[in-house]
Amino acid sequence: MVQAGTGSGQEASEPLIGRLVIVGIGLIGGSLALGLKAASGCREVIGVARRAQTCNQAVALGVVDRAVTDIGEIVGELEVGDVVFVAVPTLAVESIFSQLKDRLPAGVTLTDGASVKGSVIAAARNVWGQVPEFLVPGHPIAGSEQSGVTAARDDLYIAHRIILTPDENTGLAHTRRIQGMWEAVGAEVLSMPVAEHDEVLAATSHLPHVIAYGLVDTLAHDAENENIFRYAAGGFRDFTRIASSDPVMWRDIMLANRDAILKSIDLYTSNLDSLRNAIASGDSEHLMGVFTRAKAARDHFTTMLAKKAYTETMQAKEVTFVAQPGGSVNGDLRVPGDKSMSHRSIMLGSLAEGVTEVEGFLEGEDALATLQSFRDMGVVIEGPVNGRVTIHGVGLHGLQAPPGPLYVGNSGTSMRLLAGLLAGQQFDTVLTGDESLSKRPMNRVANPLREMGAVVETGEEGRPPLKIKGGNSLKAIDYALPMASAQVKSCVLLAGLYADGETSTTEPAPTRDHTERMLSGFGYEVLRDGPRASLKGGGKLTACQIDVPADISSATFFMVAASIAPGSDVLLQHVGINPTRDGAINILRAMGADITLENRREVGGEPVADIRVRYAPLKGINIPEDQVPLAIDEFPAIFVAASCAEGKTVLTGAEELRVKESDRIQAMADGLQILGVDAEPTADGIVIQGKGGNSDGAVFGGGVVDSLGDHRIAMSFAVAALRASADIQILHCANVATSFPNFAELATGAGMKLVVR
Ligand SMILES: O=C(O)C1=C[C@@H](OP(=O)(O)O)[C@@H](O)[C@H](O)C1
Ligand SMILES: C=C(OP(=O)(O)O)C(=O)O
Repeated sequence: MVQAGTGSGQEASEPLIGRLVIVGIGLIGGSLALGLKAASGCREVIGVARRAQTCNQAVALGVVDRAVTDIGEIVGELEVGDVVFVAVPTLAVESIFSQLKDRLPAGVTLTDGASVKGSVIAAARNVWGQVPEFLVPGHPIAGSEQSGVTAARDDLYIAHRIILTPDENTGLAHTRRIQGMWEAVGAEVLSMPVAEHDEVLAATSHLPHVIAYGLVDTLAHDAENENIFRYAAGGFRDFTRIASSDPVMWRDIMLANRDAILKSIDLYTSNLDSLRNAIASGDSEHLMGVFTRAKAARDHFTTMLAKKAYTETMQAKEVTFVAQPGGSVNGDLRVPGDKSMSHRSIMLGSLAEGVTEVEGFLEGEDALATLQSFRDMGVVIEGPVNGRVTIHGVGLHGLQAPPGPLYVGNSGTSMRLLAGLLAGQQFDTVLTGDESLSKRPMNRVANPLREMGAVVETGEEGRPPLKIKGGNSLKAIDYALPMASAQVKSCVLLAGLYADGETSTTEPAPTRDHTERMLSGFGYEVLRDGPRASLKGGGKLTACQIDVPADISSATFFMVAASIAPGSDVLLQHVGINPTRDGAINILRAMGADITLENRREVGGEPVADIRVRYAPLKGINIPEDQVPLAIDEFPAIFVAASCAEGKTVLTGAEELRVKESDRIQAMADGLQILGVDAEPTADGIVIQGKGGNSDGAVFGGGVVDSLGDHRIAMSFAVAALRASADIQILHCANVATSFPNFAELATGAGMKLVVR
């Protein structure tokens, strides 16, 4: 479908069209008349209706300026620039066309509003031998179950779509005139080929009407119909509203669009048959499959229509944090589930055989984007409900081609890990992301995948979108990672599941190993030998239970908060302390932080502890480079700690920070400088002169800083306010919902003074 894009505009003083003749003064025609009058878009509106009573009513209601029962009475008066809009039931269009034949003066544009376009084109050919250049077939998608002139409203078309289906004979000037007319009443105008229009409408509008009429009729014939209608509540009412529509109009549509409607009915009937069989045989899995897919699709559709993101917070176009100075953090807190593990639980659960149950799943935008991608590929996933997700695995070869590009929002992990496993599928896919993700480097995954025989296309300069061709057999490789990246390692290993032979990765420094651990948890053998991990393709994953611990990256904001704010004492519950993720604990401890790990235990193959953090004065350090990959996401918060420390903190070997959701070195340096901290960015790190000599005093001034839409930058500056002298206003914070949707709530509950605007 394309925007008609003819760009006509209306002069303020001169009406857009001359006279508007409405043939059939009901909801559709009457509303155009009222809307165009309200917009001063025409000189005069003339109504044509079969019954004199309708004519009188339309004039009395002010819908038309005058009205006639025979179009022949006024057709001679029409002149260049006038428009005749035929808004009668579909099968009556031809008779109106016949009445206009050889009588319509040159330069008058003829258009219609019928719901089926093939029959209008056929009617035109019957009457004129071909589609005349002055005919612009159109269809306003704005009908409702109401009908008649009394239902007409001047705002009916605002933000509604009008589909024009101009023929190759249709003159451009006429199309422009009709586009301008609809835009003047607030509609969005699109154009489409006739056959496509009729197929799309058969599925989205005509089939639902068949079903609604059919259902009400079935129930109305039931001997106990009185009771049925008496007790029929919301569901029945919502579902059958359209069965109150105009029967003549809908009979005509059914007859006029017969073939496309029959195709839709057949598809639906076979689906209904399988549902019937599933109910008859007690096939709960089939029922869950259909219902969850349908619910997800409907929710997705509602979200799309409202132009909303997956979670509520993201709906707000702009979120600003105003972090007020002072305070401390106290209490027992449980931060949301680990993002890296949440992504992997969905991916591996989907590829496993059997039903995987996940607890502690992060209900943040990034992990939800992964979940949505697998639903788009046909996997039945229930939830999340309070962090619980049930995944009905389809096996390594059970994914289906998604209906369109997979959109993964802000999430680098989703895009890079998915790229690996999509390279092994039989179908093509396209991966797209938001503005930030669209700037991030993808050759780091495209290159090794190409070495394995995958066909992967990137956007300009190796950035998204990623186009992955299916149907290629992959060969195993031994891949030495050029950078310490768990995403690249995981991508190659996931592609290795589909490769012929043993795929291995060797990393330059240890990175998070959740993929390796979780694959083992799903019964897939991964051999690990120092920096090398390897697996053989062609095995199988077996469903399991996954308990996702709290995310240490999210916990770090509270570790830093408690460490810098005198009087603080927090217990962070059930946090994952995997040794490939514990750099923040090591670094903060080296700076003097008071951090103790209590109740250490192992949950589902991952070490977990409750982390207690009490305020302690910090000192600057040279951060050991071997800690960098182990704390890669925690540096924005660590920079805040460094600002509050006594003496200089130096970070090197962290150039990867420049290619995260923002350039985190530059973004933090800029913000810290605005707040009065001496923070000097370097190519691969930063040098921060701590201001913590006076342990109780303010370290940061107030000011406005830009998080650049990067969740971790936003939360880090919110934490800084604990040691600020005035408000810190943080711009573009909506993306906090990607990893930590309830951050503001937890932070204020613990004692921070954070206002979300
Ligand atoms: O594998 C993962 O789950 C992640 C790996 C890291 O990225 P890199 O692999 O780019 O270092 C990290 O920054 C990201 O938040 C999550
Ligand atoms: C870098 C991050 O995530 P991703 O790469 O998945 O966008 C992050 O969460 O800090």
